[in-house]
Amino acid sequence: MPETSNIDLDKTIINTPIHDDAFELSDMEKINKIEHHFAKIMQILGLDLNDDSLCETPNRVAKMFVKEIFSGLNPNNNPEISLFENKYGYKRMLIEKDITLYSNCEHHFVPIIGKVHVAYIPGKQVIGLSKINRLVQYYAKRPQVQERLTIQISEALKEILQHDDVAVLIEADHLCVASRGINDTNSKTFTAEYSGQFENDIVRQEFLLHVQNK
Ligand SMILES: Nc1nc2c(ncn2[C@@H]2O[C@H](COP(=O)(O)OP(=O)(O)OP(=O)(O)O)[C@@H](O)[C@H]2O)c(=O)[nH]1
Ligand SMILES: [Zn+2]
Repeated sequence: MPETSNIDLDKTIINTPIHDDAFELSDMEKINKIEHHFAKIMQILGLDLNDDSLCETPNRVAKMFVKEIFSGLNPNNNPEISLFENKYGYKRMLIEKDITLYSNCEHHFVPIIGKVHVAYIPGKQVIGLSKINRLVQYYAKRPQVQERLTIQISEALKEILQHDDVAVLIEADHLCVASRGINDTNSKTFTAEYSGQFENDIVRQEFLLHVQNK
């Protein structure tokens, strides 16, 4: 049987700024309130909420915020992490490359789209592969800045694995840079966090070589 990590993914790490009353409302109450306010925003913009294509939009947006794109704000949605004994004695780095990233920028509430590359060097335990992707998803499904997202993934993995030999590299397009404002559709943002053995140049280069190797 795999062991399940019981680390509190929101207590131990650089946290998203969440106010004290955040957990007083149920998901349903949040959806109802957001629906009400989003309808007001649409009305102010001049949209006709009696139109058959628009009338359900406030509810759609509210459900999408609470249940989908910002579901990582609710600690009840944190992923269960399975850990297995490293019976194989695997000692080299393991790289989970090209993890799909869909997040949203907390300054403009428009998408951040990219890839996350994660590596760790196993000790006594290995982590279920898909759990790395789930961890990325959990922190991505919040309003984010890329720097915090990078640190949250790294810190959570270190807590779960109980050691520091972890690397996280994120490459992403920010639609707030591409689709508005400066309107630059070419630039990409890279962020990285290297801990433990990954602070060593040779180890880090091995990780980067695998990531760059298409
Ligand atoms: N450091 C960081 N900045 C981000 C991230 N996502 C978006 N931003 C930036 O947040 C900044 C917000 O700057 P403001 O000047 O307050 O907002 P703004 O007037 O809309 O800025 P422009 O985007 O330049 O039009 C912008 O420069 C964005 O590019 C991120 O993940 N990390
Ligand atoms: Zn933005």
